[in-house]
Amino acid sequence: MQKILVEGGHVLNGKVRISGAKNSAVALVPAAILADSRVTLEGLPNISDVYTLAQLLEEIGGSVSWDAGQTLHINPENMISMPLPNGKVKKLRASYYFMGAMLGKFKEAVIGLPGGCHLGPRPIDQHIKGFEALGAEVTNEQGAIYIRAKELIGARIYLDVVSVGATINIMLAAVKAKGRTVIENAAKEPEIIDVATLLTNMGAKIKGAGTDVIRIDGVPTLHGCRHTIIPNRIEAGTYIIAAAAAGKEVVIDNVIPQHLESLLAKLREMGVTIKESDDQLYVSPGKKLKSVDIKTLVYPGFPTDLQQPFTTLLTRAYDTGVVTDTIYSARLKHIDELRRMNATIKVEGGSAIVTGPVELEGAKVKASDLRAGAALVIAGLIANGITEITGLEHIDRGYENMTKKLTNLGAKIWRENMTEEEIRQFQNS
Ligand SMILES: CC(=O)N[C@H]1[C@@H](OP(=O)(O)OP(=O)(O)OC[C@H]2O[C@@H](n3ccc(=O)[nH]c3=O)[C@H](O)[C@@H]2O)O[C@H](CO)[C@@H](O)[C@@H]1O
Ligand SMILES: C=C(OP(=O)(O)O)C(=O)O
Repeated sequence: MQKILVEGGHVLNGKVRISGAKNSAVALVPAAILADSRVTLEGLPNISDVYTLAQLLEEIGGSVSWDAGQTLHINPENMISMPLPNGKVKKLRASYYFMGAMLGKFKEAVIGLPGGCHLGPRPIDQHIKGFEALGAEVTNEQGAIYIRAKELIGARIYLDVVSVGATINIMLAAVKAKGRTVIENAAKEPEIIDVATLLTNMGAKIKGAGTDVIRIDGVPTLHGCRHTIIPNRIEAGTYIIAAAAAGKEVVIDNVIPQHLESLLAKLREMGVTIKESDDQLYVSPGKKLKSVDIKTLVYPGFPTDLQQPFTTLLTRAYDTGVVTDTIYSARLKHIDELRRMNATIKVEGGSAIVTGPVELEGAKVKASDLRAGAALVIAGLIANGITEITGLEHIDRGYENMTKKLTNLGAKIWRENMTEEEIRQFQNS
């Protein structure tokens, strides 16, 4: 087991290249199950979620091979319908996409309940509602979801909650169903468009991805293709926030600025200078940052996945900022750790009230989830002294080479093995 150490106070400067989007990658990889020949995915991020999904493909008989660590060839020809009740499916959230993809391909799926970040309750009732509407019978037997259909028939499905996972999962299950499926109140995240683009390249007929009504006309077969993933807007947002907190002049490369409008608007309100070009952003913090309030919303609103890193930035800003997460109201586990580092944050009525500016102090802290990890790394960059961060398995689920990318920007950040005593303490905490 390893920990990250950060020596605070080194100014970030230079250029950082953003990797492929995690939340696309984790759907594109299972989507390949639906094809009858080789799918090649280019620009995948080097993160543990992607590796775990590739291993799951192998468990069901697929063959996978990597070129240069970023291009994944998936041959689905020998895949078979096989239960995946436990094991790797618990390591990440997106294993739920094996439900839609295997249902679409084999008319059945047995998958354990997914893992992923602990952000409070994360039900999958809308996914199940969609599968049932398409004609599947769904049961939960000892923690695994059994999904079986004699045939899948297109249906009109209204999502009671706007859900990224349910929207993509229903698309995966519906692309080979008979007739037309309409998903109403669909999520509109860029990753949904990316998955629809892959499926369309495979021969699927999908209209409206990126709007709240998606129409899918089922086709009998899907073929292999080549697809290049979109850049990771959440990783980009994390480095933009790091640059606003600890930077001088930072260029974020391989980014689609339109995917980050809500974040950029808030940063400009705070006094951060941001210049946009085609696929780059230039970020330079003003002399004095001004606090703002943020409320997370579904896309194109402020993303919940940037709420925790943004909270760290507010410790640097003058006055009081209120952070409210309407997607995951319990996504607050980073707060206690930031307080250990001297942050002034009160939690009232489910919102975090951050008063700044304060000088953060290096401390030993634990990443309870992926974005808490990012929030603590940014805190370490601006804190006095050394910050030690454990819980790196969360960070590695979503950030490719974070220490290397930050080192290239001028940070003093490195990984070290934990001692046996530290591992014992970490496991008991
Ligand atoms: C792998 C992946 O893409 N993860 C992202 C995805 O997670 P995920 O797909 O799990 O998140 P959803 O968009 O489904 O969840 C949004 C909200 O809907 C609720 N809900 C969801 C499904 C359901 O069946 N019933 C229900 O009540 C959730 O509890 C949550 O409050 O979108 C989240 C919200 O942008 C992001 O934080 C995650 O990074
Ligand atoms: C919550 C996240 O991921 P997941 O849904 O994969 O747990 C995230 O990326 O911040």
